[in-house]
Amino acid sequence: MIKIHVAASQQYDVILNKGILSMTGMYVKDALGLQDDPITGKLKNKKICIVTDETVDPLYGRENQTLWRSLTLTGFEVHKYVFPGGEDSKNMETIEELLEFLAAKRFTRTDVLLALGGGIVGDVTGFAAATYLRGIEFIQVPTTLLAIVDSSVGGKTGVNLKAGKNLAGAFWQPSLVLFDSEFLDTLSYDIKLDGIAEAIKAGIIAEPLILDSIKMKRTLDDPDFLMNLASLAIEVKRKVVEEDERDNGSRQLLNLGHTLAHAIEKCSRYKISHGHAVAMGMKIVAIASDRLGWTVENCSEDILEILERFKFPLRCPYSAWELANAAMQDKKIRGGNITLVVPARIGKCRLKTISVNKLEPFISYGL
Ligand SMILES: O=C(O)C(=O)C[C@@H](O)[C@H](O)[C@H](O)COP(=O)(O)O
Ligand SMILES: [Zn+2]
Repeated sequence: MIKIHVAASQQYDVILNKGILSMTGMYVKDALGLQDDPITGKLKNKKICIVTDETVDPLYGRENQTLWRSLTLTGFEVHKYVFPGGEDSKNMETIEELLEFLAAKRFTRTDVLLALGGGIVGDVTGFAAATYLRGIEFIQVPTTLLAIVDSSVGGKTGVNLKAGKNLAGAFWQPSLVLFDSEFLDTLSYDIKLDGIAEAIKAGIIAEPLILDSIKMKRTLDDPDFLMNLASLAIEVKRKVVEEDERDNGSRQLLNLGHTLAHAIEKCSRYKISHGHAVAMGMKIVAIASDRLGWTVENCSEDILEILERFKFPLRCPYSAWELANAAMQDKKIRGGNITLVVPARIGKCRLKTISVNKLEPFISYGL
């Protein structure tokens, strides 16, 4: 079992273990500090809403399956909200529908949401939890590598606007994050790659051990390797989130490659997935930073070697002009300046603020 405690404004554990899904009810009960009814020996009057998407629902979300059974055995009154999933449904319409669903089921401030799925499900559920009745608790049960390595931890929740990715949201920490390593068995190579991109990002920012361990592998089918990677990446994230929960300073480092990734996702109408876009974004930033002499030690070759080892498609189909335009809604723009995350060397990145006019030439150096 891996357990990492995150001491953010809301403290919580991130727990990874094989078979842990069958114990969700008990873990949620403990995390929320709930007491059993003395007569039935179970929880009473406590609603939980599983929020999931159409891909994950048949795998883990059904009434006759492990999660639902574990929650009902503990005494939760279980409800479920399923939405289509994908970036196309990560929007305010889904949030509104979910909030109306909770109201129709008479959820109160002491009830709870449980996000069962990848990063999109987690972001949507977290945002709904942050706003329903001005805030209720929520649990993250990530089912993808990307979600356990990155998005389920740290409390960034939200949705896309037409203008761009993650432009509406809230900082709202979960009360617990549970990951069952058996989820890894159902993931395709491409879905695993999305998580690997975020793990590589954490490695470049602060933990060269992640990159060393990735360099020793050629395939992604060893669950122990992936669990170890996840624990190292979560540890990186824990430190940064505890230091700067609301993204005003050092947390922006977790955005390495993301200014371009979000632009690439938007230009592709979300056909290019987040992790794949982050890989492209990191490549562009690393090459441009080396060429401009912004790195202390050249690192683009190392970064490219790692990305190519796992066959990330790294050719970006958009021009510097298209990307710079799409990046004009980046949350790291203040006034006429944008703060970029650039590598100094492997294991250390820094923030560099440039005029937004300089973004297009910067991107050109990296393409
Ligand atoms: O947790 C963070 O902080 C991150 O930047 C992690 C990113 O990998 C993640 O994609 C995040 O959702 C991006 O946040 P945004 O503020 O750039 O929308
Ligand atoms: Zn990301």
